[in-house]
Amino acid sequence: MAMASDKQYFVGTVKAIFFENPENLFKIFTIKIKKTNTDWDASDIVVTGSFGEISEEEEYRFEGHMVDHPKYGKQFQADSYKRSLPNGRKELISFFSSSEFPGIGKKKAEKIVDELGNNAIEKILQDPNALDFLKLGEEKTKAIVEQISANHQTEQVLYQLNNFGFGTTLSARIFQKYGVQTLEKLTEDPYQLVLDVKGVGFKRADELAKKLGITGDDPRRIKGALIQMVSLMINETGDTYVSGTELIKRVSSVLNANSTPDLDKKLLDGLKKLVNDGAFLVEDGRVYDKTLSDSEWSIAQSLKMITDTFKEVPFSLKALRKELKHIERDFKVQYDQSQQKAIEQSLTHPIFLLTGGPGTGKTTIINAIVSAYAKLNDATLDPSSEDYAIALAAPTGRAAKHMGESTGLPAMTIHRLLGLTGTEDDEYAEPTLDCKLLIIDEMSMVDTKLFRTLIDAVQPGTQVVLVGDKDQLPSVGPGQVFSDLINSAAFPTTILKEIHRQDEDSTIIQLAHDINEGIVDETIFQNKADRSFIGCNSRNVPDVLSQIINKSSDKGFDIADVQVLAPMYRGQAGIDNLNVVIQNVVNPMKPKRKEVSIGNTNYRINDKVVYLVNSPEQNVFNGEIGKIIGILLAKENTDHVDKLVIDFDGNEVTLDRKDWVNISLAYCTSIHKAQGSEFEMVILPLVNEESRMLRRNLLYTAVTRSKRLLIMVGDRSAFERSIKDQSNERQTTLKERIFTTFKIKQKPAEETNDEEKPVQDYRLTLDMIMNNSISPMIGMENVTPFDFMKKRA
Ligand SMILES: Nc1ncnc2c1ncn2[C@@H]1O[C@H](COP(=O)(O)OP(=O)(O)OP(=O)(O)O)[C@@H](O)[C@H]1O
Repeated sequence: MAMASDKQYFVGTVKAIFFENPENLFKIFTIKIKKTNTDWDASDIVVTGSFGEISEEEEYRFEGHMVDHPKYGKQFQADSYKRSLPNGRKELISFFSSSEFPGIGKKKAEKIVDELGNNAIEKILQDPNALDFLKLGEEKTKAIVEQISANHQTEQVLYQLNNFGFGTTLSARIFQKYGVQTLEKLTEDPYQLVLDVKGVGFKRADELAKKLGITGDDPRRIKGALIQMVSLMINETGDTYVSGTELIKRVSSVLNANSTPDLDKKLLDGLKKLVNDGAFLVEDGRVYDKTLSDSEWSIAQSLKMITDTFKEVPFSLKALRKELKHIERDFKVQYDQSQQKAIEQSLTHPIFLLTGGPGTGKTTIINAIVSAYAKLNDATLDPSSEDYAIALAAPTGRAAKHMGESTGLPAMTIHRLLGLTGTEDDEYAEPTLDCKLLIIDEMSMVDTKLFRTLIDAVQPGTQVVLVGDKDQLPSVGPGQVFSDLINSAAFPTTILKEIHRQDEDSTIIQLAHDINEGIVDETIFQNKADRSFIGCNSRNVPDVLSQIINKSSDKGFDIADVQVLAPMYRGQAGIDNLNVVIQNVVNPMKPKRKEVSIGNTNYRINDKVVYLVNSPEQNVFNGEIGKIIGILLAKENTDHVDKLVIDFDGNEVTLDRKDWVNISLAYCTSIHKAQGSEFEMVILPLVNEESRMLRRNLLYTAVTRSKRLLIMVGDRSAFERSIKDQSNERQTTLKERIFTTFKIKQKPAEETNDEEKPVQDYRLTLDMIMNNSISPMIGMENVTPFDFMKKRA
């Protein structure tokens, strides 16, 4: 494995490792230089990169390039490294007689070098019997050989990964997954990476495969492309399965192996293999990632279990109605008929669904349910009591906070309730919930996998109340759980329609309801006390926005209360550009101001930022908005790393530079991200260039984020188009799983909207699959839906 000679290198002894990130093996340390082909003339240099084991006082050779870090000055960024093997007689003797090899003294060490020469280490690595002549006994010899190879395997693997073209971060991730077996695994099947290692897509694996001589219609290549394409298509659409025909069409084009005879047959064989391996499930021409299919089944089963184990309530309807009267008196409210029905049903059924637009009283009902539940079941409302058995949760921190404030009881994110970490480990988590009443708010945001984990955790005898607005955007992750549950008609459901929010001047809520009804008329664009429309094209959006924001600050609006919401990241009117534009208006760079940069983004004190992942340990979650309150430069702190201090609604979080990828500017955020949050003033630019994204539920979700003022900006037709376009239904089979599990006879096709859906796709695939004698229920033989209960693949 000769190293390319044109690369810059340093050979030297590691002196001090002053930073290590166990997550990705990133390290920073200084070395005492022995040799280099650079013009660096000091005796030491700082080296950075991802490394396996690095030991102080050991000698290594690092290859990479010099970088000029704005804060730390010149450093060497290593993209490969190799422990220098001791190669002189003297060094080898001292190596073998070191404390690493107990039982070998100087004499034996000399003997090894005499016998095996200066390549002693390589020889031992190649031939585990090379030390037999020492007659140390089998066990001792084995221990020495293992020690030598363990010392060198990590470096070798990482070095080889680097030769394969993986950068340091990916190499580290791959090594973490496969360990010392990495090279074996990769040569066996490079496409397994697509399934096993986040960040490796088909293209990447394909490059590696090519180097290993795996090309064309190799079954491993076909498998990799199928896995990648299913995941890509699911992410694109939010569906829980993909159409087999479409999948095969797209995979054929990715493989670019048109000359292959019988490519379709080979693709179907690949599909069959993935089904047999338990990664996919094929049913009626639909192809599922098995975990999603299992999730749908498991949800249906858990709901059935909750329903079946529910015992009669310990109170009469009469007592319930009497209690409601008390609550009406206490809360000074008179529930309308639907609200009353909602409260009654929720208290007397195992599972209850409540949906309604803004201001229809969802929060009001949650309060009533909690209060009546406690009274009628003689349950405590004291969270510190051992008997307290009410769990309130929502998918976002903000929504949970709102729930907590309105009920006066503890409410938390679903992740926190379940003890999830927001990482890949969640997929294997099987928590249990020992509450008696579970209420979830903002249910429309809960995706299939999260809902599976949640509902699987519920114990027999628990009452479950799911509250949300079914007309909002569905979850970011696959599925449309809340709509599917409602549409299954398997559970008592109340749809709240009456708007109760009494605000003389408010027309926003009415507008939201009109949008939801599909009403397209002039009133949308009329200027009212609490909303207005400013027509302009995408080029003018940044300028118009700057003016609005300047005006809003003149009128006393704090930028924290003003939220710009947009559908897309790209383009003049896209999120990325608008963030920079607004930042320069409200928080411009001035001489002597502190500023730090990462990628194309600059951060300054007072900048509004959004958190992009879930970090339960820091109590900050995806979508939470905060403000930068401090910038600590590396030279100013003892850790020698740049830090940002961010205030997320009273929770101060310090983020090291390496974590800045988890935030972005938040003057403008996506409408998806804003789900579950409300803002005093919303500015909503929509332009025709975004037509691919414009749907009624997107506009509806955006408009309903605004509490006091709404300013719509952009192309009139973009708004009109949004209201008209309802083509947002996701393809899922949760409803069907519920029908099967609950033994509900499915409605005839004409009653559903099937004619609008591209059914033809599945039929075609079904034919292909049948012709190729793959059973449509392949992988499902001898499996009943009950097998999906709790058990995870
Ligand atoms: N039956 C009622 N009579 C009078 N006022 C009501 C009634 N129901 C709800 N309200 C009031 O209407 C307003 C909106 O109710 P609530 O906040 O419960 O609605 P919501 O559906 O949770 O709205 P959002 O989703 O926008 O928060 C509140 O001020 C509430 O007190």
